[in-house]
Amino acid sequence: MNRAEKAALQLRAVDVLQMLKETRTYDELAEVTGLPAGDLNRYVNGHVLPSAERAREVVSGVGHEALGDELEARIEVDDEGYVDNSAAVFDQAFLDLVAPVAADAYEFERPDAVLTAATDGITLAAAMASYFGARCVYAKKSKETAVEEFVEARQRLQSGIELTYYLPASSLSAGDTVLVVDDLIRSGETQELLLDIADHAGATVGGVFALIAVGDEGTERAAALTDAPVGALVDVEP
Ligand SMILES: Nc1ncnc2[nH]cnc12
Repeated sequence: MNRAEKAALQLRAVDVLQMLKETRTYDELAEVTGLPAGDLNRYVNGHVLPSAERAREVVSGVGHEALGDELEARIEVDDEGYVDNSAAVFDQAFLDLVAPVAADAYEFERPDAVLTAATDGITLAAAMASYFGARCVYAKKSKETAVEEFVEARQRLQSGIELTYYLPASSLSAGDTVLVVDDLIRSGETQELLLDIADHAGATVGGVFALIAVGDEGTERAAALTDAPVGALVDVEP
């Protein structure tokens, strides 16, 4: 880890601690993290940075579980199992915290591009792309005007409707590593489309990530299509 990476890790840990502190006292934060309340006060207020070792523990240990809890508190599931995740996907600051924690938890390879489908996955993709210093690219259900060449993938959905997604061909190059993300994974149909697009572009898949997995059909389907890690921050019963 070079100095810049160390500083980035320390600042990420401070972000996670500040998020946790919003709903906790310092004593409660000490209990969650196992760190002394006085030290936590100095980290949260930005007077002192945690050591790299402490920062790593916060980001990978506490961060993962706490962000999962925070996400669960932000989503509403209706009687038919449909999820309203607006409070998560509309909050870029929250997603900025998710990115390093997800990257760490699933050991995703650093991608050249983060690929999603318009529209709900875009804010998460932007956060992941920013964290990795990668491009954020998204496929759409319509062809963007003035773009000449597209990579496309078509699929017949369970409903019988055929859906085609288009990605400007210039946005992915052969040999790129791509992280496929979306806000939610349920049937895995969208992920299959995105994996197809990556394949048509000659890109290598470095991982598949969603904020929320509704049941395990989608993650199992994605895992059958790639050797790369597949993960979701929280699981919701279908
Ligand atoms: N919001 C949502 N909740 C549950 N399943 C879905 N499949 C697609 N969108 C969904």
